[in-house]
Amino acid sequence: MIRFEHVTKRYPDGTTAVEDLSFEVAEGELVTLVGPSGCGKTTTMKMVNRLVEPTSGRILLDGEDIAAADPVALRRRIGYVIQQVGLFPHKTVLENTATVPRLTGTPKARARARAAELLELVGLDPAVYGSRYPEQLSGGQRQRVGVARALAADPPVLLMDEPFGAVDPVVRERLQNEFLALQKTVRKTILLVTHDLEEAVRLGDRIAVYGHGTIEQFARPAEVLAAPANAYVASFVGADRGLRRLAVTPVEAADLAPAQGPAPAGTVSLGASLREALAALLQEDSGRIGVTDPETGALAGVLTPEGVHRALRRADLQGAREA
Ligand SMILES: Nc1ncnc2c1ncn2[C@@H]1O[C@H](COP(=O)(O)OP(=O)(O)OP(=O)(O)O)[C@@H](O)[C@H]1O
Repeated sequence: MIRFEHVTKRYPDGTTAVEDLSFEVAEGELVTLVGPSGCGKTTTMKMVNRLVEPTSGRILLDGEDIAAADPVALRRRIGYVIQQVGLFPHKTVLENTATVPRLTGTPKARARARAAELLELVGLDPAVYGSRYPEQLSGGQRQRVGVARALAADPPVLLMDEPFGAVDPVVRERLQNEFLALQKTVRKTILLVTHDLEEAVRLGDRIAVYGHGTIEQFARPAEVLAAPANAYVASFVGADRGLRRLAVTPVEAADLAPAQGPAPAGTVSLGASLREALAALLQEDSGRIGVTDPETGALAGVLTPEGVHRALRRADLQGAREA
């Protein structure tokens, strides 16, 4: 759906923001871009909607080179959510949310009904918040309106730059969980920039870990955590508290694949933490460990990095339900 082919961006002052970037985001996939400040995440994102033009290489959207597309038409297909949100101060929450559909000719009543639905989806009761102005909202509520507004335009592709950046950790986690539950139903193709590994792991189907202007690893979160591609990625993930989540997420039967062939040497029992399970996985060249029933000692199935990813997702969804 979105494909980067050998994309390099050098700004006029000679700064190389990204160098020879190649990766693909599948349709309906959420890819998080994570890395330290100044590593080229925002530049990557802005090249997709042509706010920044690459120096070389090309970017394809649904197989078409975006360099040949009309930027205005292109941006209509691509929602853009930024941290500062950019709501119109003199418009109500409902009017803000309905802005793009109104601009593209949707009748007022229909645009407003859809806007109300979306506000509901992001957890803002339209009867309470719809008639408020942005200044009458908290930072987190404004960010939700930003997300609802981007979804109201119903673009197949969403670019999100630190969309949950301006809120405290507790609200942030709730917003992330709501957003994940929402993405399960809307299945947009999403590039999401964050500097927070924990957020990247929670939200991403896959993560691109940036070094300086290059992607050091592009893989599923559990793979990045279980098998960092190099010392840089290892130190990046090692330094983050996101790993702590692994310690509080247990391995459950639903995370396992059926045991086939010879039993793996390494085992943990059901209910062990993902941290324990990952430690065991790292010792296993086969990329799978056995998981036993703690009551009977019988093999319940095998766990792979894929299963760890499923377990993290399950924990995310449980969190969303409990919030
Ligand atoms: N218009 C510009 N002109 C020159 N250099 C720029 C310009 N925009 C960005 N850069 C530089 O390009 C590099 C990548 O910037 P970019 O904003 O893409 O990083 P980022 O990973 O999004 O950073 P942050 O997490 O701090 O937002 C940085 O060194 C930055 O200073």
